[in-house]
Amino acid sequence: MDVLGGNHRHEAPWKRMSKEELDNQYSPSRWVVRLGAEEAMRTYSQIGSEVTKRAQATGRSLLDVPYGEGEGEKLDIYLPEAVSEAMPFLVFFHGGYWQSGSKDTSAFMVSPLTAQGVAVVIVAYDIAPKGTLDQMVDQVTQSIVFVQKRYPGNQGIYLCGHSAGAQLAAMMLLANWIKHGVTPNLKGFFLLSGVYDLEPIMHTSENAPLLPTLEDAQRNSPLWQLETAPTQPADPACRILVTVGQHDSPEFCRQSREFHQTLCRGGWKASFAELHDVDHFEILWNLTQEDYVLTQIILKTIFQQS
Ligand SMILES: N[C@@H](CC(=O)c1ccccc1NC=O)C(=O)O
Repeated sequence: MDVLGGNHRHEAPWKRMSKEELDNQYSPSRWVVRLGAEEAMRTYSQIGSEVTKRAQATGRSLLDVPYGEGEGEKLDIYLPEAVSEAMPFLVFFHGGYWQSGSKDTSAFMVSPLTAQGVAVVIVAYDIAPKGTLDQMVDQVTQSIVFVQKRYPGNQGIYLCGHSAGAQLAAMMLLANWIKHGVTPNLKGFFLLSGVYDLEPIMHTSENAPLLPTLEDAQRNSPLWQLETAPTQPADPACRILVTVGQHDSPEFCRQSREFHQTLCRGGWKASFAELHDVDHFEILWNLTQEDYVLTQIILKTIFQQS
């Protein structure tokens, strides 16, 4: 046990893994059960662009709204049929290992959520090599400040992130909002198949430009940050749901479990769910369906609190 009450760091299972094994554990496409790895990645962007086109075809969207000065600092807002001052907002951050993915292929949950009166915001950020992780975290912070300022009467802002996007969303637990002049009305976090400790990623082939030093990895690891410098929830009612797919790799499952435990130890209202029979990508694809268990949990969480 260390002074912080955690002992996993001394026996982190990834430290005993070969480079091949680490590469394997941190390549989600290799753990897809119903498709081959390449086919899974093709299907991923195909489904993403189709649902996004469909979401935009309803005409109830504001596209490429700038939230900052930079070219890449744009977001899309999808509005429900009944627009009111007091809508809840779900803000989504896509994954792609901080080096792929786009807001233009990520409108997965728009249809079932807008149908129930939730406005959905899909955020673009500068992926590597253009952006560094620090810049991405800063852009995500800015995008949330923008939503709060544009919709000050919102019924709550819920953050949702997938994979690398879940790390970006989780970093918002540590954000210093005072510095930004506005405290967003954050009411919940939905973290899907995320990575919360980036140190093992440093040792994979995916890493090359992302995390040059251990300090970069630690500064951008919500797990490490919350263990070394715990923060308090601004709103004690703020809910955090940490989810992972049953078919995600053992390392992805471990990261989610440990992050959930760290949150609970820190006094956050966190829950954990391993979603039955889905992989790293299906967990997100299924959010296109209103009757999917995770869609229902998200809607219930939002409407229990507003
Ligand atoms: N090269 C990775 C791709 C990947 O990790 C990924 C792809 C799309 C969306 C999320 C992903 N993972 C985390 O951000 C793989 O082989 O699975």
